[in-house]
Amino acid sequence: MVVRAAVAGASGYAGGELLRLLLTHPQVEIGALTGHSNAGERLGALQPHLRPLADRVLQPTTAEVLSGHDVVFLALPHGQSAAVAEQLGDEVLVVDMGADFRLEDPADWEKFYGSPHAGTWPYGLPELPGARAALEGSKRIAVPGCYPTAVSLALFPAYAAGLAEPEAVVVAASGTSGAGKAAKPHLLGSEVMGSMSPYGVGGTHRHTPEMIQNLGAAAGEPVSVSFTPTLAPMPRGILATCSAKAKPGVSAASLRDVYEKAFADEPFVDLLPEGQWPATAAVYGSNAVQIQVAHDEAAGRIIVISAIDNLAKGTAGGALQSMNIALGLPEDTGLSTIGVAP
Ligand SMILES: NC(=O)C1=CN([C@@H]2O[C@H](COP(=O)(O)OP(=O)(O)OC[C@H]3O[C@@H](n4cnc5c(N)ncnc54)[C@H](OP(=O)(O)O)[C@@H]3O)[C@@H](O)[C@H]2O)C=CC1
Ligand SMILES: CC(=O)N[C@@H](CCC(=O)OP(=O)(O)O)C(=O)O
Repeated sequence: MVVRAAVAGASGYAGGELLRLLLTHPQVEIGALTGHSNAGERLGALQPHLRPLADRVLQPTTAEVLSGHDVVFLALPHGQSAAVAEQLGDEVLVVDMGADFRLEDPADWEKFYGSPHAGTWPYGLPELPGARAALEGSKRIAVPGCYPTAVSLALFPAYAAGLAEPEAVVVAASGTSGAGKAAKPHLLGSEVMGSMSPYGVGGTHRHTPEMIQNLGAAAGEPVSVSFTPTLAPMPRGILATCSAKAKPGVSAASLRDVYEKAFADEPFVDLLPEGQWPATAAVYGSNAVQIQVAHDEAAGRIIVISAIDNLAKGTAGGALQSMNIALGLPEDTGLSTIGVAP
């Protein structure tokens, strides 16, 4: 089986990481690569680490250029995917790495993104209950946001098992690539190096409704999430520290048992041995997710910490994993759990 794949947004961070993975996928043949301001540019000038594609030239992001492929990945800014997707027809698999089709409630979309809601597609976080079945054979996939990936994987088992009160508190640190390639003043090297800083505080971050959606579905009741993102002086990685009040009767042993069962058959999620803690360096460039749980008995809280690479499992790896499922390929094809260290 040969899968001809086009990548829109090939000049960006998410598109670049996706191409790095696609180059090792045995079934994938890389077709059209598109950009926006960089259309006409050699990919080698923009993504110098993608040596086999160095002489490919970026085309403009149009439906005409993207048609004729089996899969089209859209790694475009929020709000740009819908217009392209609707021109691609129903037969092609469209994998949107942006936010446009993640949320179910149009009011959430309008509040956090400030534009009309485009719709809702099957959600590309296969580890969530019922997600694989929705992805199998699907022609549309909404890849989750990077923070919701880390946080949903950390907390859904506790909520699905009824161990946690429905008020989660999350503080997560992200590497700077999460913000994309476009220059932003708060991402200047002199601002980021040697410092950590919060942003999107007080329930304002657009990933909050996505986390609420996922955890509420797992719990079967509304779950509130107080989410505080922080920027860390590293290019990649997310470390999410998640907690919720434990329901009566929860113990360290019952908590661990639930997490062991939840992830026993997951190819990419590692519940670490007791005493070992997740670290972003361990998942650098890898599709693996590290998770550890603790019961803070004195505070009566469940603590779950997760680490992912925001560009790998948090975007491009998650997109490829979901593509494999949709096409009926082995889920781990083209995806490595081997990191780069130190
Ligand atoms: N970075 C991350 O960790 C994550 C990113 N994502 C999502 O992936 C998508 C891409 O993000 P990322 O790669 O980080 O962003 P970048 O800013 O690095 O890349 C954006 C890409 O989109 C293209 N582009 C910009 N404006 C337009 C436009 N108006 N129409 C069509 N194409 C356009 C750019 O082309 P050009 O350079 O030629 O102008 C570039 O290829 C976003 O929706 C983001 O939210 C999701 C999860 C995590
Ligand atoms: C560090 C940083 O700025 N991170 C980004 C998260 C990007 C991401 O996951 O994605 P989507 O834009 O696809 O939702 C942010 O907080 O906005």
